[in-house]
Amino acid sequence: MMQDRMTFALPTPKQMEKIDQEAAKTIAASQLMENAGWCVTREILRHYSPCRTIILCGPGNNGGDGYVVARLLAKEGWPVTVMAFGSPKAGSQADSAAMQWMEKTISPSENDVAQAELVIDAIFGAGLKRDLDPSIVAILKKAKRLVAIDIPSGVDGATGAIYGYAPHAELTVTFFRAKPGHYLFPGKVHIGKLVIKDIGIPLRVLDCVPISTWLNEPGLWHLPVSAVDDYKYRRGVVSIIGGAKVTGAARLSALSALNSGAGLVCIFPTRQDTTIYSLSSPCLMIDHHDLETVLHDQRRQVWVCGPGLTENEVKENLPQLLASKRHVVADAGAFLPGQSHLLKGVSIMTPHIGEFTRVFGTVESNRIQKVQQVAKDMECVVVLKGPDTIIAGPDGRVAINQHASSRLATAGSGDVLSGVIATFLAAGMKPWEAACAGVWVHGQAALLCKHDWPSAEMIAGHMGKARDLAKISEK
Ligand SMILES: NC(=O)C1=CN([C@@H]2O[C@H](COP(=O)(O)OP(=O)(O)OC[C@H]3O[C@@H](n4cnc5c(N)ncnc54)[C@H](O)[C@@H]3O)[C@@H](O)[C@H]2O)[C@@H](O)CC1
Ligand SMILES: Nc1ncnc2c1ncn2[C@@H]1O[C@H](COP(=O)(O)OP(=O)(O)O)[C@@H](O)[C@H]1O
Ligand SMILES: [K+]
Repeated sequence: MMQDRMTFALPTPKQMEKIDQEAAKTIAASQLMENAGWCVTREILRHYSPCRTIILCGPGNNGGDGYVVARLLAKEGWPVTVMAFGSPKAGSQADSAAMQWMEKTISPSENDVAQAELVIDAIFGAGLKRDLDPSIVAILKKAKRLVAIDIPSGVDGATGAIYGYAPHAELTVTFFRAKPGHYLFPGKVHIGKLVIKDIGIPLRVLDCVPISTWLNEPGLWHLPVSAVDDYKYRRGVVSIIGGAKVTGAARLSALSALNSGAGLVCIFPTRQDTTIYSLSSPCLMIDHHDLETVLHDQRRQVWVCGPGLTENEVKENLPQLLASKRHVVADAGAFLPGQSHLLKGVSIMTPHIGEFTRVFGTVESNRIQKVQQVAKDMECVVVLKGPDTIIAGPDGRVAINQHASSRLATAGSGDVLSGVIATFLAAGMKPWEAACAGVWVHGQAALLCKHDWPSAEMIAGHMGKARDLAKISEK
């Protein structure tokens, strides 16, 4: 059975609020809170042995969940204390959860938190809107081991930004779907192990919000299938501009394209002496004509331009590719300081944060919004690379990739990425889907390497197997 793409939806906290309201039309809000508290309790029982536990309960529904957990853990015989940060609004869901906590509550105290063996953070969840009070920060800093309900207090669920301070949780239990902030830096490092629990919210309520952000997983996109009557031009042709001085980058990109299933890979060298490219792989075709002549070949639709190129090489070739309406994957050398106009017309660009900033200016705390805006303005797909790669389309769609590894932090792995993305584009995938699939397969190839310190060449070597696994995982 195909995965329902709604499995990968990442609603923002604002959308989650709407989802909660819609859900409350068919299932009582009190029941949802009870279920949320029960799920958190089960996870605590699974991960920890009974110990002195303090539950920090805020005034909103996050605090409400905390009161439910307190009641259920105490029922299991745990020594539980509730520390209340303000009172829930009279008549609210959290208020009735608090009223069911029959024991006394204590007021905020750093000392009491320092004495606790386990701290449950139910101060703020998705509703946090401003910096935490210094007194709350001082208390959170005293926690030795912490479990967060929904999200650690202080992490913005929409962006992963930190409101002044956030504790480092060992475990975070969230409900229904993860939110973008669970996966985006810097928030991500505060989350610890993330557990997503079904609390009975009906799936169909997802239709009430326009989801635009997704977790990048197979099923969000579908790789082309091989056919018995395949031929190389249907599999797709990838062409790469090969620099005169830095030649490794284009070769890595080419190797990646060959291994990830391109039907034909050609290098267009910018210099006369083509020996280095001719000797690099027997599978590689090398152009010996000028670019204008090469571009007469209509089968050469997809080009990688940037890896290993100097400013002049980019300026001599990129405009010609775009004028011939070729699909260009722009990377590395194509990101010239302040020269975004050069990139107008590319299909996909793959900058890391340094390259992105160089061309499009500084990025504030809301990276998703900035990348979305650039994708819209430039009318292309933007892949902002990093440990939480963001892939934004001009239509506003965003995928956040988690399927990767720090093994990718090696010179040349970006070149490898451009090759696999170009391959999928050449095989007929749409740009956003090709970019998402390329990023996932690239991450998978790194995960397949036999040791923790692979070179970019080794990562490129695992591209075929990684693609097979992506295909299997789509089902
Ligand atoms: N169906 C539902 O509604 C469910 C909601 N659940 C919980 O509800 C939470 C969201 O609830 P809320 O929207 O009440 O949000 P919170 O519990 O995060 O609380 C927000 C409240 O705190 C105030 N506040 C925000 N930032 C503050 C700051 N820095 N200093 C002081 N006060 C601040 C807000 O004005 C608001 O009153 C989720 O995180 C989740 O834990 C769960 O109970 C599951 C079901
Ligand atoms: N710590 C990390 N975790 C996951 N992926 C990473 C990490 N560091 C780098 N990467 C990935 O490795 C690639 C590096 O690309 P890039 O910075 O362009 O390198 P180069 O220019 O040397 O080829 C990107 O795809 C990036 O997302
Ligand atoms: K919390």
